[in-house]
Amino acid sequence: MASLQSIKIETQIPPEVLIAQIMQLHASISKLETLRPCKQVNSLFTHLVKLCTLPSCIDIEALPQEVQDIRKSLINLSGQAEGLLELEFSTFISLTPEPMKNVTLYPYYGNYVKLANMENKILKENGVVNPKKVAFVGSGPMPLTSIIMATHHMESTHFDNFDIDEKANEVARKIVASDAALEKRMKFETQDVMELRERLEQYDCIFLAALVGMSREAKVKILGHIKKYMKEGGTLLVRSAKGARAFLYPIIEERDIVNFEVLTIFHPSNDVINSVVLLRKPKA
Ligand SMILES: C[S@@+](CC[C@H](N)C(=O)[O-])C[C@H]1O[C@@H](n2cnc3c(N)ncnc32)[C@H](O)[C@@H]1O
Repeated sequence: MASLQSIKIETQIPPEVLIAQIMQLHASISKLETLRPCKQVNSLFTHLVKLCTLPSCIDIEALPQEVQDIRKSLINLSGQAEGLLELEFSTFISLTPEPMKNVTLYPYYGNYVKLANMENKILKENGVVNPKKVAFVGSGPMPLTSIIMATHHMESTHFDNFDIDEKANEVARKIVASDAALEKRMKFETQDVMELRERLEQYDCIFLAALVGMSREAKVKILGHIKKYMKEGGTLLVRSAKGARAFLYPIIEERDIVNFEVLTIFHPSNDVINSVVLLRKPKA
């Protein structure tokens, strides 16, 4: 007979209880003087992520305006905290003799490995195997997705990473430069995705980070822009979110996706937070 410990009962937390707890956390996070990583910030966000990844049946669109406003604020606060954590950690390891050897120490490294495994599996299932050129939009100070993809899944692919923040690119370049072979096929450029045009045509696959486009409207505008310039038959992997995870990241709904072929929409149920939406630009 299975021991009690081995029986994993998927109990759903009632939406109203979950939302009340998320609102309480939002009140505490909003009072923080800084979002830079420290014991108090880490503990509040760890608690928030745990709550948002609990099994729940929250319908984001049905939430009252007051909760929608809190969700918008939490996405911004979490995005800022994520960026500061990446910048602080990447700056620290960039000062070590071999930064690339230390990327595995990043607090959420394991989550990025699971996310990259999930994304690579979805890409392979849809015929994207060892693409020649990939663009990652919104790579950040800790470009873990590109690094993990390049070292574990796409060993001959060239990655062009675009980020609007020159500081992020500067420190990302320093980290990757400590691995000469990787640096040959991994570049970083400071660009707002909306300023990228004809160049987007050279990529077999484009990744759009979850924090590029901080609202549904912004995301839809960016998708339309990328679609206009990406190559026909090229794929676009968009990170989204579902259920309570949408308190951490913007959502892309299927009805927001215009003139793309929707290849897959995958919502993880483990501790990976982002959903993956894989799109293809149809050939004319
Ligand atoms: C914090 S990172 C997260 C990505 C994560 N490092 C990964 O490997 O998946 C998100 C980045 O998106 C960048 N970003 C936000 N809006 C952008 C835009 N319009 N164009 C380019 N980059 C943008 C931010 O500067 C930030 O560095």
